[in-house]
Amino acid sequence: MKFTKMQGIGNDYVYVNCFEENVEDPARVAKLVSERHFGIGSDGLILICPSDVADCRMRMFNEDGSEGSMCGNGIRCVGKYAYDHGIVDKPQISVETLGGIKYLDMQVEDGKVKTVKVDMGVPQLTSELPEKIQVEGKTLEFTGIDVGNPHAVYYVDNVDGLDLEKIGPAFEMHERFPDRVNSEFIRVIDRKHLQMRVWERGSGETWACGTGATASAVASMMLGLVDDTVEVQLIGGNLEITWDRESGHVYMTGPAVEVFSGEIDLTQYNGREV
Ligand SMILES: N[C@H](CCC[C@H](N)C(=O)O)C(=O)O
Repeated sequence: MKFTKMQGIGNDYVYVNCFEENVEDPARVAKLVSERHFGIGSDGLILICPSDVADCRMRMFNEDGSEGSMCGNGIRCVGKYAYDHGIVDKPQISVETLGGIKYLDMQVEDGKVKTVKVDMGVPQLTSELPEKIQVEGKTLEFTGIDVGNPHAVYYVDNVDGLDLEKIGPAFEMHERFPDRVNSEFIRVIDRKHLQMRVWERGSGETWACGTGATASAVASMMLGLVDDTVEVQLIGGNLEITWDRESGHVYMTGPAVEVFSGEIDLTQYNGREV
């Protein structure tokens, strides 16, 4: 299987051009290729497929093989791949996802896409503002935001000090979220800057989460903590989020990078049994 490794501020996926390749069992392939010591190493698998309703279609699979309905860092890389590899011939494109059709505006330099602005649509509040929740005996508050996939946003004083490997699963699997949830832990630096770490549904801690940064920015705007344009600072880099209150649409702008391409013979895969 031919693949291209790409990353959006350190949220890295294995991308397959399904205009040319066919992936039989993407859930299993996602688990195989994500292995950082037995496979390629990634936060999951993203398929770039033909679409009847958009310029292309993105299917996204987390490290555990579960299919996500939207991926912010992933969709920027999908747009970059589609333009740089000639699947599309214009910098404004549409991408079909399980979370709806998204519209991308790409900035091209020397014939390659560098930065992508994504219309993430109209965010939905899915909880009280905020809502109390018991997690492992502690009473916390979260704000639930859906941007094509589900997020729970928590505010903490010391983001760096969180032991996410230890506490992450309790947040992800909480009974309040029947489909599991992506959990963001936010420190408000000032009205224009947020610091964020994330425990993703199906992938654990990632170095960045585009939908998570979008959800966190919108929650912070709804709570009156920040202005309507903020920079979200993640481990892998920064994203700019702008909420246009008039149209209701929220926009995410950030980089997309192609790292390398390769080929893997999955029939000979002899890594750890997954
Ligand atoms: N784990 C997420 C999908 C990936 C989201 C994240 N990588 C992003 O950049 O938005 C979910 O299951 O909803």
